[in-house]
Amino acid sequence: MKITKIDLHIIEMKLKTPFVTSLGKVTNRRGIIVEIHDETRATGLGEAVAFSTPWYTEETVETCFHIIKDVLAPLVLNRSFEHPEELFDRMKTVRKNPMAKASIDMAVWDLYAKLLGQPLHKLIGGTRENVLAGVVIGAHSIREMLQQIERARQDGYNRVKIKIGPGKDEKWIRVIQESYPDMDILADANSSYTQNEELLLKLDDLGLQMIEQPLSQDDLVDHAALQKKMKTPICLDESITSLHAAKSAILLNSCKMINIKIGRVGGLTEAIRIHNLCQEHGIQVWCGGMLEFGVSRAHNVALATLPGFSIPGDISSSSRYWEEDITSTDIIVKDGTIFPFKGVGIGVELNRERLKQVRIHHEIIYK
Ligand SMILES: O=C(O)CCC(=O)c1ccccc1C(=O)O
Ligand SMILES: [Mg+2]
Repeated sequence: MKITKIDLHIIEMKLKTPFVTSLGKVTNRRGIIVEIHDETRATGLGEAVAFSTPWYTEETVETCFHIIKDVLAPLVLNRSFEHPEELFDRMKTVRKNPMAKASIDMAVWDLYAKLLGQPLHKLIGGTRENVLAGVVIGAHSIREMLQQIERARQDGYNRVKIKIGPGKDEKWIRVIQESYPDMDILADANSSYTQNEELLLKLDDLGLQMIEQPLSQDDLVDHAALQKKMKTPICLDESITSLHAAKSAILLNSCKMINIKIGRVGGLTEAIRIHNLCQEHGIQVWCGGMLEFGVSRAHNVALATLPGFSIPGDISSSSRYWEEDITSTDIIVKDGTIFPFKGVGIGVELNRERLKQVRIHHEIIYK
């Protein structure tokens, strides 16, 4: 594969319902769709999943745009690659910026699978016939949360993750448990209990399936101390930025589960490596979400066909967040599962009409 051209499409769409977390609220979602072309005019699609502001991790849409255009594109344009795994090493000279790197890595994986005429999930060794879906609720009030859970139940989801924080936790969880005693519940704290650990211990008897990222991103040691005190499994999200971080977390016993996000770890190559490492160490994994558009969503579905993804992830229908997505085919959840696409690559193409409606900037990069 020789990469000859990269299209960057910055798009913006309004979420059907604002997404509220301990760190901020997302109402309008911006993102970058990356379209990579090779010398045979084949294309591959990726997505930079950073937000407009650095509330979740350090990157933003603008930093990704700059890094892709001015730093990563010159490293990959007019270069030949035998295999998408080579992209990871090629981009290694650039520190961090995983979401920018992942958007290129994803697009090259899609391109490669298309050139081989295979679905991406088959190419990476996916074995699951259906992917386990789950919904995330980030609401302002208990009432709003219950309304959203009710809607999710009607749409066939059996597992709910709620966003919690100090003062928005025990009561919220108990109310859900009373209303839906048979439902799996997990709680995502997005680091909001840093230096407030005693509040977390109060949640330990609620029988949560897991608690996600209770403490800060860099606190692997504190998470290990906390996991010793809690029977509820800790799942790490923000802390796991690479294979190396995953190794450290496992060595330190900082968690029992890991939420894998392709963007957060710098691409599909690294995501697969983390999955394999966790398999070796008996650490459960599931696929995280980024309120993303159809391109990243389709990559998530492919990733989540790997054998280790044995519990539902934050993968929901395109229609959960969007009136109309930018891809040709929607991701659809039925009875809590998603069937991977049968087409080559990630199995979806861009809906050019829709893309034009929501695009706020377009740039074409050649060497
Ligand atoms: O894509 C989704 O369904 C939401 C997943 C989610 O909780 C999330 C969304 C945006 C940023 C961070 C997180 C998170 O997992 O912490
Ligand atoms: Mg999270």
